[in-house]
Amino acid sequence: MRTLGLEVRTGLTQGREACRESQREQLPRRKAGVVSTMAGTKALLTLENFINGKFVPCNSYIDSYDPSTGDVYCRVPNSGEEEIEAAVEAARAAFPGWSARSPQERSQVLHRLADLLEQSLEELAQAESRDQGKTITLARTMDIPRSVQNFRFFASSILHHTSECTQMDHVGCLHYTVRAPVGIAGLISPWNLPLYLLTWKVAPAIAAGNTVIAKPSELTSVTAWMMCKLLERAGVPPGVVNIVFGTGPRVGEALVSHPEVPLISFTGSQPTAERITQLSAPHCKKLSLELGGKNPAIIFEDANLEECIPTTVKSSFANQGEICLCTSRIFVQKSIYSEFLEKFVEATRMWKVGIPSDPSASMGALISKAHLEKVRSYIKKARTEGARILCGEGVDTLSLPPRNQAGYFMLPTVITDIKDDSCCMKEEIFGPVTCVVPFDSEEEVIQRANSVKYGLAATVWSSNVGRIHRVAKKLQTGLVWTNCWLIRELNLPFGGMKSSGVGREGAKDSYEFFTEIKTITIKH
Ligand SMILES: NC(=O)C1=CN([C@@H]2O[C@H](COP(=O)(O)OP(=O)(O)OC[C@H]3O[C@@H](n4cnc5c(N)ncnc54)[C@H](O)[C@@H]3O)[C@@H](O)[C@H]2O)C=CC1
Ligand SMILES: N/C(=C\C=C\C(=O)O)C(=O)O
Repeated sequence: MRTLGLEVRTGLTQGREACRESQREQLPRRKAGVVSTMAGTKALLTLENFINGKFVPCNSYIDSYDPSTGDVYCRVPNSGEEEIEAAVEAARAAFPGWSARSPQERSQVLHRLADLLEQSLEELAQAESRDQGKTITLARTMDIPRSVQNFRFFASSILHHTSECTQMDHVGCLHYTVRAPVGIAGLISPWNLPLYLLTWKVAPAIAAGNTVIAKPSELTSVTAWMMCKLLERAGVPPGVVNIVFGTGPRVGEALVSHPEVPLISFTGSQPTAERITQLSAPHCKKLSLELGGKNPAIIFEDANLEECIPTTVKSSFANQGEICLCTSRIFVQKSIYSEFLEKFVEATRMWKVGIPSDPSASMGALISKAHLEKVRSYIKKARTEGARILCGEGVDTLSLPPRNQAGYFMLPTVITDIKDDSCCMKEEIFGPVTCVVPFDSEEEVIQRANSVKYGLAATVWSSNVGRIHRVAKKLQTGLVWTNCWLIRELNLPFGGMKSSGVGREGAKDSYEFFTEIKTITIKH
């Protein structure tokens, strides 16, 4: 069976490999990923950019860490303007051929890529877990299946778009619209759901006939690089998908500022989105910005707590709380507040933190040391403000194997007795931390839920259908899940209001974003 060649060795094998590597470390690297460099006695996986259908080495590299151990295990190209120039040239040359293909032909290529990713599901899941810190179980059941689904979904939806036509018989005119791909799409994705969010952008962009330059997060580049190994076999022509690795300020900005890249789709933080907006403004680029959240869960006294509690534990702590849709403010109606709190804390304590390969773990390691420190700093701040930490960080003890003691783990943490204007209730923490507070009335909770700058997602728990509709309509969020969380219908618009973003993604929305529309009038 073919593998994607993710050759990071451990134990004895690694020692032998390191020894071999030491004998040839002066030789130039030739084969992406397989040839490694020295760091102490460890052999490192070394990635290369993928430009014009070929793996291309870079002049300098960034260390990438295994979040579960804190060890450097991979080197990521530290690309810049030069690599973006080469990628633009390749994407420009590939555009006429790719955009001229029929939607059916492009659809077949996307289906083949989906099949190939699916055949490598286990290998990709292991790699995603190692690179990101999430459990292998989550990568196996969510990240990689959804990446496959992204290609299948857009392979199908691209076949079903129609355009508009209107008549003006009194002046003898017929009007209609046509759509065309925009050109070279710049795609910038984050580290929390690496392949999942990268493919959510690549699939609709190429389905619509664009060529792309993607820049994954420098913290989690491995599965994007593995996907590149499948592109040729899937029938993606050289230059249609180019992946350039490196940091935001260096290669990300070079991509955003390039005058021949008319469109940027970005998922990540609000400050970065601000910078991207500034850099794009002189070129009037099309922008889709999918940003953070401070998502409320509103739990009314008639909620079914048996369903609400496990789902709210999951919505708070899934993927270490590192999903923009995670719940971080839980408003509970006063009459059930104590009961909820007690049961919620009990259920949170069952949300096991473990090494990513542990099948019984619900949560793995956070993405980086810096991020772990940032998340912890919020808890410290809450404590100094007089809030109570009911479980997790600083309250319970985390037990880890010796090899993982330097990993970026922390326990899921529940905070209460906290004011709405505390930074823990206002800012995106993006970690396994959630705040629980009581409320009295429907109007009050809507006002408090809406009182933050973000507007991405909310959950509402009640058995009163009328109330659910009323509250859902008044919440200032792009998504509202009632009596559930993160059930995705990929056809429908996905995205946020206020500081949570600009634009929507989904079947029709992504198609509209990745194409330009033109109105044509025929006088007959
Ligand atoms: N979808 C979401 O809501 C996400 C939110 N975040 C939030 O952002 C915080 C910081 O995480 P970061 O990784 O620093 O997010 P970020 O927004 O800086 O990174 C996201 C992507 O943007 C790129 N990038 C960074 N600076 C750039 C620039 N100047 N120009 C072009 N591209 C640039 C990064 O390399 C990465 O590929 C997290 O703590 C979390 O609060 C992070 C990831 C996803
Ligand atoms: N954009 C994010 C999640 C998207 C989930 C989905 O499309 O289902 C994020 O966490 O950044």
